[in-house]
Amino acid sequence: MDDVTTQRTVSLLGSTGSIGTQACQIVRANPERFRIVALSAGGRDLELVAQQAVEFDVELVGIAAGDRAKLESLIADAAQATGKRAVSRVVVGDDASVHAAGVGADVVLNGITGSIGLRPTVAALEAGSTLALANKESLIVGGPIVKKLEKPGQIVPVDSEHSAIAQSLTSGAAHEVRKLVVTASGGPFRGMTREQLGDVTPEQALKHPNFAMGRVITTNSATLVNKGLEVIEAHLLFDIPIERVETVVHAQQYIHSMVEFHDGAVVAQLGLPTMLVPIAMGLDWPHRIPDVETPIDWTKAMNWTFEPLDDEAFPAVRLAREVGAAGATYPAVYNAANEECVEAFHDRRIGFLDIVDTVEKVVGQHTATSGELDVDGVLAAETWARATAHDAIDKVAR
Ligand SMILES: NC(=O)C1=CN([C@@H]2O[C@H](COP(=O)(O)OP(=O)(O)OC[C@H]3O[C@@H](n4cnc5c(N)ncnc54)[C@H](OP(=O)(O)O)[C@@H]3O)[C@@H](O)[C@H]2O)C=CC1
Ligand SMILES: CC(=O)[C@@H](O)[C@H](O)COP(=O)(O)O
Ligand SMILES: [Mn+2]
Repeated sequence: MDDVTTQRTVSLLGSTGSIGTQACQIVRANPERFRIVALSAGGRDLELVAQQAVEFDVELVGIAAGDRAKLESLIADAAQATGKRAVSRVVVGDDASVHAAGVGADVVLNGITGSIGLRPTVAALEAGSTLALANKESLIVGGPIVKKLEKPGQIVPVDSEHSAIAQSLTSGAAHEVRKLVVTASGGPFRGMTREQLGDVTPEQALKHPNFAMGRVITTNSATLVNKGLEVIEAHLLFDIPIERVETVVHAQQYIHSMVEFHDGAVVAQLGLPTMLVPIAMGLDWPHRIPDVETPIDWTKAMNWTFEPLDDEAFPAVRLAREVGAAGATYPAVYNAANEECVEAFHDRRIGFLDIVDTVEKVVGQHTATSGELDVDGVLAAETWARATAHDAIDKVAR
């Protein structure tokens, strides 16, 4: 086990997003524990990237797209304004996050959104870094590739449910685990019928009951695709058959997830519904950092509710179980088709129900090729899924 006082170097991917900025908050509050040596983002907010790069005095900063000269000038301005050094290496292009992931930091926190995070995940594992994984999509789409590369304990889950399961699993041995129970908020449309879901808007879908997150995961929470992805994620992360990953709707999200052991005991991790503890544990596993989050106030009356998923109104989890059990390129097709449908929904080209209906159509048309899966194979399946989803979207588009 590491010495708690050893400072860990961190490469932070997706630094400007919900996960990325909260990770910065934790690093800022714990400079003796962490030093960010590299960071990357998509490039939509160059001011923030420059400010982060100078504040944390990183050695490498990368953006997927954007104006290099503008970023360099913003970095120079931020350095001058704060009296700090300007970052030494700026990388612009598709491979920027792969470079950031591959610097050999102690921990790579992958907070990129979408399956575009696959190559950085692979680069982090190949570099021998601990991978603090928020970007669930990379594990789901690259399942066998990521599992083959992973050394024991190399991936630490950041997704709140999986962090809760990882924490709960320390209470027993692997052979004593009967099932994993992943909790779900039910999203903003919990309790609605399929008929009522026909007219819901993107604005309504972005009102998550408990968490402020990026647009894709928030939409996925509304369709329950997020829960579908999380069932596959749990199956892959914890090497447990998918049918032993159960779900329950717990709207308040104080219980982040649970493990049922073979003696009948259920061990859970509880806390306020925020990401600070899972991110901090991802960065410093297995240590707990003091005062990361306010604990639950047990002096106040609370009602916590539990209900089964409504598979008829929200078929995303049932479909995810099918693709997760099929493996190969099926999870990548599910995810890529969903990413396209989420965009089409926010562009108001398709309705809310069309998202999962279209994903199901695309999955139904897919035939996986045999043989060992590699990254190019995943990317080819994704390209096919995105094109097939576009055709299906065009057919139902308003
Ligand atoms: N937010 C949360 O509470 C939780 C998130 N997660 C998972 O964490 C991941 C991130 O989610 P979240 O933070 O909410 O998403 P956000 O949309 O808030 O942030 C995404 C980040 O990824 C960056 N990014 C996008 N494309 C690229 C690219 N090609 N290369 C490098 N960086 C890129 C974005 O930069 P830019 O804006 O410039 O494009 C941004 O910094 C997702 O996989 C999500 O499912 C899991 C559990 C909870
Ligand atoms: C915070 C987190 O991990 C998200 O995945 C969040 O839990 C979304 O929850 P639902 O998908 O259950 O709404
Ligand atoms: Mn989650």
